[in-house]
Amino acid sequence: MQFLNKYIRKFRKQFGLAFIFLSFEALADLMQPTIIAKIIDVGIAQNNLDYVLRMGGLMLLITAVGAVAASGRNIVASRVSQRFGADLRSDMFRKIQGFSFENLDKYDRASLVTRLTGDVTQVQVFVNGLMRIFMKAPLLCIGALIMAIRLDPHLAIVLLIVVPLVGLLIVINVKVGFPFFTKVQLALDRMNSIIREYLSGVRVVKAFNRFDYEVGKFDKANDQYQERSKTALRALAIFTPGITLTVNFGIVAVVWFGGLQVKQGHMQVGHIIAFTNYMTQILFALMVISMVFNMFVRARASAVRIGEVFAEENKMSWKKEAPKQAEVKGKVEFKDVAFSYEGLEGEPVIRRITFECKSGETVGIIGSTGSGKSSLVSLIPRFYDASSGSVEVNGVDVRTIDPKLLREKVAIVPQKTVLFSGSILENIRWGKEAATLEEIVQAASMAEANSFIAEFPEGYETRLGRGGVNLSGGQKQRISIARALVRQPEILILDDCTSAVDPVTEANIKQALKSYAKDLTCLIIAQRISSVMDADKIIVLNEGEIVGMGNHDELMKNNLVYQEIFQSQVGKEVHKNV
Ligand SMILES: Nc1ncnc2c1ncn2[C@@H]1O[C@H](COP(=O)(O)OP(=O)(O)OP(=O)(O)O)[C@@H](O)[C@H]1O
Repeated sequence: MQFLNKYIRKFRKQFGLAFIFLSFEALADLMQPTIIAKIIDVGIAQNNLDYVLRMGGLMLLITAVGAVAASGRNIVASRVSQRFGADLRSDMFRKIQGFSFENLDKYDRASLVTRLTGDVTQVQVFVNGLMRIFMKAPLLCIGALIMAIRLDPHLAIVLLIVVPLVGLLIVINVKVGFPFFTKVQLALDRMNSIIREYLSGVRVVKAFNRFDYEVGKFDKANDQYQERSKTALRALAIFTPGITLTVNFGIVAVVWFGGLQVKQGHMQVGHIIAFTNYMTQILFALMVISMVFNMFVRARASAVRIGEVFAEENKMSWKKEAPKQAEVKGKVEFKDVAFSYEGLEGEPVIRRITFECKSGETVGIIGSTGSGKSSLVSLIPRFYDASSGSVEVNGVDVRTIDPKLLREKVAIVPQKTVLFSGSILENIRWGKEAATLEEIVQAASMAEANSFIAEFPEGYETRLGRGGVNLSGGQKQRISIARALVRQPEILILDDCTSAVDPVTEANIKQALKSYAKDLTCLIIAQRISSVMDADKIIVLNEGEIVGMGNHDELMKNNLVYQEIFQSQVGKEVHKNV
């Protein structure tokens, strides 16, 4: 939980101020019982109205000071806790943004959302409570103890038994509670993950009428969350009444012993009242402390989860010195590359990959599902690092280039189209913030998107719903291609992103790409052989290995896998047309 130190340091002055306010408040509270005792034992016992009035006035003054201090600490506490929460969320969001894909793969996305929202709120609530009341409790407890001992050291023996007992109950409470609340947060993660999955797949759920299944899944997660929360609260349920009971026994003992002493003339009634008042204050303080620990248990479970995110190391480093200036543009080279998602120990999903894409070349990559095509291209913008061998862009190992600079050269259109809520214009400009309208229209034209955008009544200003729900699959893919093109990259990777586009439009896009920049290197992953047939070079992947490389004619002559793919796709078409 070291990450918290930064915020504690940052807000230490405000914490200090809140502490000063709380100290005044506690002092005001502590003086009241003693003044009451004096009013009873001196003013009332001696029928001295003047004394009663003076002491009453003093009480009012002290109460007013306490009230002002309470307002002050409320203001400070609210400000600090809100800023604390906002800063923590913002830092965490930045940290997540800096995650490599390897880091991201470790976490369920819903869990990251819960950590960023629920967990941060939990810690924020604790900080707020800490400044409002929790810091006052120990002051009040220790102060009331001192005042009670000063008032009557003999009666204070009762406190020597009560306070350690309550302390023990609080410690057990924390020890028992922590594992329970960690489990509660995990159940909440699971529930959030189900909701998220349902919402992103709602069309499929409706199409397959799988409502009952989804409701069942949600109910199960919801029940588990409820059960775990209940178990946690049940496990802690005995502690608060246990503490109240212990302190109440103490008060009874005080009244009983005190009563005996009054009877024997060793003590005055006002003293007993003041003593029981102090005991009530101690009870209140101990109850708050136990509540603090209860909340601390939850906040700690949340802080640990937040800390895990902050502790996550992005192992992707690069040499800080400027890389040697590349003479070529748009060159990609794989040298005996193997890669596994599980690091060095894992089974490689691609191996012995060696090939070169010259500047301006179009290279097609084809192979069955799961043969490793997407994994292979994800190494070029360095989403992941190769387990062995090296990937070079423009003759420089990608591990020595600042990923930001590298990704300016390499644009990727992912297999799964991702669009953001906002206008079409904003979505394309997302690829290059400074892009002019002319550049955007040019990119959209090349991606064969301009014509359909122009048909919308609001054109480029048409608002897209989340994920671009109001567009067809092919339209979304074309906007996604335009977004990559507007970057004017040296290397363009199209990861099966024209699957929903008709062959004529696809051919137009490829034609436009050719005329766009003669040194633009294109890597095209495709399921349809027709998408890569005219590429300068085609790489045939099978079970993570290159089993063929060459142009269409060469591969048709000497590569069995390619021939089979051709037969299974084009052969059938030919057949059908006959
Ligand atoms: N993030 C990931 N973590 C772990 N394994 C993964 C991950 N992504 C892909 N894989 C695995 O790597 C292998 C290759 O997947 P990849 O997506 O590269 O294949 P592909 O040829 O692009 O498939 P498709 O044509 O279906 O998109 C598969 O066995 C897949 O299960």
